[in-house]
Amino acid sequence: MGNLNKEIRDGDHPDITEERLKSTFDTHKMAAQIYNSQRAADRRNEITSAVLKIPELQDIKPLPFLSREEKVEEAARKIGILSEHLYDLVNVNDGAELYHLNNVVIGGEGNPLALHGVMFIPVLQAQATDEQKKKWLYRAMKREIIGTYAQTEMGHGSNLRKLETTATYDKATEEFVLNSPTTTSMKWWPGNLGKSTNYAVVVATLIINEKDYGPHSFMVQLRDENTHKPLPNIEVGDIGPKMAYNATDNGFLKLNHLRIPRTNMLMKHVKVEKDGTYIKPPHAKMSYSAMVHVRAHMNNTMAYFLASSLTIAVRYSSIRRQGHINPKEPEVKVLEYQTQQHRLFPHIARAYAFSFAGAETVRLYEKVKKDMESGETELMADLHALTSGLKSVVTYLTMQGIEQARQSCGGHGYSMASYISEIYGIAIGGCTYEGENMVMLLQLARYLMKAAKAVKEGKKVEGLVGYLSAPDNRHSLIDRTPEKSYDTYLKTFEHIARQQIFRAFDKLEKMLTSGLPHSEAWNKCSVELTRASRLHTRLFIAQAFARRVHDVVDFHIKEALDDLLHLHLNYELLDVASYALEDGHLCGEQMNFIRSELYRSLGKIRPNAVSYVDAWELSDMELRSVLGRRDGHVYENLYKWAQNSSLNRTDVLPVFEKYLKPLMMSARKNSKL
Ligand SMILES: CCCCCCCCCC/C=C\CCCCCCCC(=O)SCCNC(=O)CCNC(=O)[C@H](O)C(C)(C)COP(=O)(O)OP(=O)(O)OC[C@H]1O[C@@H](n2cnc3c(N)ncnc32)[C@H](O)[C@@H]1OP(=O)(O)O
Ligand SMILES: Cc1cc2nc3c(=O)[nH]c(=O)nc-3n(C[C@H](O)[C@H](O)[C@H](O)COP(=O)(O)OP(=O)(O)OC[C@H]3O[C@@H](n4cnc5c(N)ncnc54)[C@H](O)[C@@H]3O)c2cc1C
Repeated sequence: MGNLNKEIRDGDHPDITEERLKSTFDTHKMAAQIYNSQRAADRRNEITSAVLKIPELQDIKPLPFLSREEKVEEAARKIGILSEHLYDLVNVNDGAELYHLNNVVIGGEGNPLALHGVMFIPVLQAQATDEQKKKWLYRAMKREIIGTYAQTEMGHGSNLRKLETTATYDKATEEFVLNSPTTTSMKWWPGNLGKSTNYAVVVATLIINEKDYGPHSFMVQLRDENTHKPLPNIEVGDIGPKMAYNATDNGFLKLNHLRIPRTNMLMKHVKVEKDGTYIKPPHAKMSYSAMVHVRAHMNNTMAYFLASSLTIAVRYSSIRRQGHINPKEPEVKVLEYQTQQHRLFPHIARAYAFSFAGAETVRLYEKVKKDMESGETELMADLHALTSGLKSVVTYLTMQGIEQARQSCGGHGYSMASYISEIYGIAIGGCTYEGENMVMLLQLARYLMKAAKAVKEGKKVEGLVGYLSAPDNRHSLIDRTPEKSYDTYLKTFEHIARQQIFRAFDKLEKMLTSGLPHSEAWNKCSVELTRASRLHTRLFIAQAFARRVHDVVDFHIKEALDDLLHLHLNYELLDVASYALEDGHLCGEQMNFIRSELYRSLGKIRPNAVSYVDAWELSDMELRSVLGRRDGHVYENLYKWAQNSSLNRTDVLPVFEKYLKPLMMSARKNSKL
């Protein structure tokens, strides 16, 4: 039997090898849990190995040293080479493999086909008729055309019903006239819209005979397919640099009374007949499918961003020695400090939890997608509620975790050599895109309030909100039952979520009864409502984690996951404990128990810490971090990395003669006077 940790190599830093030798589980078997099958975990490594053999696919230099234009060019260069090798060398089979290939070769900063794959193709798959698919989808899949999803405007992103871009039907010519009447109506933000794409699915307010039918999707050709020049009546460009994600040309688009054929409206579910008759879709929100697609996959991408930062931080913490615990002994690895463990390990557990919750969400998404193809829409509301809550909670907690990872690396964490700040910048975009987090929490709250109302009316609710109808214990049984069971924790999470949901419901009802209009009452309750949504979602995440651990067969993997779950439940419960203390569901004695279990968990996790992050099997190429190097040789490589700085090209910069010398000369002259 070889080493359980599969990252051990000769010549690695002894401090990191020492960590890996302690592993109690096979990291590649753990990868199968993270990526949902052994085959998927194997394929990731096969793809990485194939890429490493292609010299042109390597970064020309560390990405932080590239200008914005160089970043855009570098991503496009690699996309070109990748397209050639996609099937012969790497033979990519599905979206997950493609996403991995992208992460290894190009990284998270984006590429010209990012939105093409993430939204343009999915929206055509879901909303185009067979004829429209023949015309655009198959060309898009072969990359003959490149598209994006252009919905958000300068003035409106969240409130889709107020999009100002209009698509007015002209019965006489059987065309839609697309128009951006104001500055604020310009499309603003769509990824790759600025410079890369030549087509877009544009979301515009449909007007027929002066009646507003709300947002609908239209295929618009933006640029000439050969010259790439913008077509007449179209103004398009890049919106400028962003916090991160700067290899992507997020863009603007102004449409000046642009005429497109009637058949350019995506009409699989909804129709406008030649005479202007409007035929409703089976469900009013079917046209929101591309957003739901991304939201459903975001748990996994966020888990990936979080795991990337933690891999960097935990590996670095195992070679960074500073200070003493026992003054008679050498300086310790900073990973020995309980504060460092408390800062990092709960986020490792969250990364696993998000991945497991993500797998369940994608399964539900795939089912709903299939149902929708045949016009079946029953589960759409459940999926919308679940993805709205998860999207918000997971992106927010990911943001917290990545920032903790950065701080845990001390000064070097602040350097782009850690690459954590770029990962942070990319990940936190997720708090905003695909629905601003508060807005999405309030969407889930609508669903929760309906469920609460049903329960109050004596009806039984089931599924994701089934616990609202289930019997509740007045007092938590944590520490009050002889057997060690996660059920007592999950029941406590249920209690907390249930209490908060009914608290928000009662507040809302009271205001409505006092005569306040619904929208005003809703606004006055909205903080309580978002709290309810967060607690409901955190319950789901904990349940999904427990379900996965329950299903694992391999003893050592189950044991290691069980340790992470134990940490997760105690940490998360402490985080929300005030809700349970308020009504006496938990008492001080139980709080002490939970705290001591948390500290015990940190000690239990410690020997496996490096293995838990290694199990994500993130190669050096995709991490792009000096601090996170697999071999632990950080210091000499930090020095090498700094040599890339253009400031080091000469010993004396021109600014010396120009500004600094005169400044010092004049100061010296003045001090002589
Ligand atoms: C392997 C595949 C890999 C895939 C990877 C993807 C991950 C990528 C990460 C990689 C990293 C970086 C890449 C960056 C990529 C960035 C992409 C970003 C793209 C975008 O941002 S596109 C623009 C997104 N915009 C939004 O999300 C706007 C948010 N607003 C809305 O969605 C809506 O306005 C709304 C808030 C939902 C409200 O809509 P509306 O006013 O129409 O509705 P009401 O509030 O009145 O509600 C009415 C009723 O409808 C229900 N409902 C709403 N939406 C849905 C839905 N989608 N499905 C079902 N039901 C829905 C709602 O619940 C109400 O029901 P009720 O009346 O309460 O019963
Ligand atoms: C990196 C990135 C990539 C993007 N890519 C795309 C893309 O490819 N295509 C595309 O179409 N768009 C894209 N977007 C745009 C994105 O989808 C929107 O910015 C997002 O949906 C938020 O909308 P907004 O900007 O209008 O925010 P706003 O709604 O203006 O939010 C401002 C504040 O108002 C609050 N608020 C707004 N409405 C309510 C409400 N009803 N109740 C309570 N509070 C409210 C919000 O919570 C927030 O605090 C992208 C954005 C980013 C950052």
